[in-house]
Amino acid sequence: MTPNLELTDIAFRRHQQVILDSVNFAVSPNQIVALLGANGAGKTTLLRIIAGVIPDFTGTVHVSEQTDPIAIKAAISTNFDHDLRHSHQRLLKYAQATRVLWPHFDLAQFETICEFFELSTAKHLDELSKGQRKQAQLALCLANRVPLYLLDEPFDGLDLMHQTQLQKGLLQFLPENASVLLTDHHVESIANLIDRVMILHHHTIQADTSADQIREQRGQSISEYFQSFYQKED
Ligand SMILES: Nc1ncnc2c1ncn2[C@@H]1O[C@H](COP(=O)(O)OP(=O)(O)OP(=O)(O)O)[C@@H](O)[C@H]1O
Repeated sequence: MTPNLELTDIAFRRHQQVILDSVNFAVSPNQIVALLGANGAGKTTLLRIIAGVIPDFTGTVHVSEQTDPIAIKAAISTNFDHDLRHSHQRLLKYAQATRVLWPHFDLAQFETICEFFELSTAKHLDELSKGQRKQAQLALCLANRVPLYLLDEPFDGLDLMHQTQLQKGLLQFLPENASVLLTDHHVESIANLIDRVMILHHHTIQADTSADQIREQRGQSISEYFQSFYQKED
């Protein structure tokens, strides 16, 4: 099956410092992949390279066979495109404006997702709580009907109830055949959501395995696997 995302030999330096080197992987349709790693490993940088926010890398990014940066941008939806903190606009107005920018944005779908999250679209953006902001970001992201979703710490700072609600929403509203690449530090809380785990360490992907393999063949939880990876190095 043709991958929704394919990275070949991605390398990136910032101020002469190597941040990423020889990053190679592909993500198939319908896969939810966790990109794990310690603070500062380069996870956000990699998501931003894929999203086209950081242009000065080497290597190639293909999204659903697209190589042209404009076509790639239109085929990706990210939660970090929506910094909602500094506007007094109502959420619905913001979504209406978003529809103009993103060709695959479905406003009716956005309203359905907000209803699922019990989030009022009449709320002003600068009055959203942290949890509501996370809901709004995910609703905006999922209303954009594309093959690839990049989610940087989408559940960070949420209570358990809201984490579960957001994860259910993600599974329910993800378009058919779409893929997700997400980062999260609370490994156990995403364990039931993900199909595959990749660990970014020493600038590259050091481990890449399916969640079932970790559980069934190694008999470990995702969090034990992640921790054991670092203990091996001590
Ligand atoms: N704007 C910036 N200017 C200079 N260096 C930066 C900048 N943003 C990130 N870095 C550096 O790039 C490296 C990778 O950072 P990145 O944010 O991608 O890591 P991360 O894995 O997402 O970390 P975290 O889990 O803490 O969010 C780090 O060494 C960081 O200090």
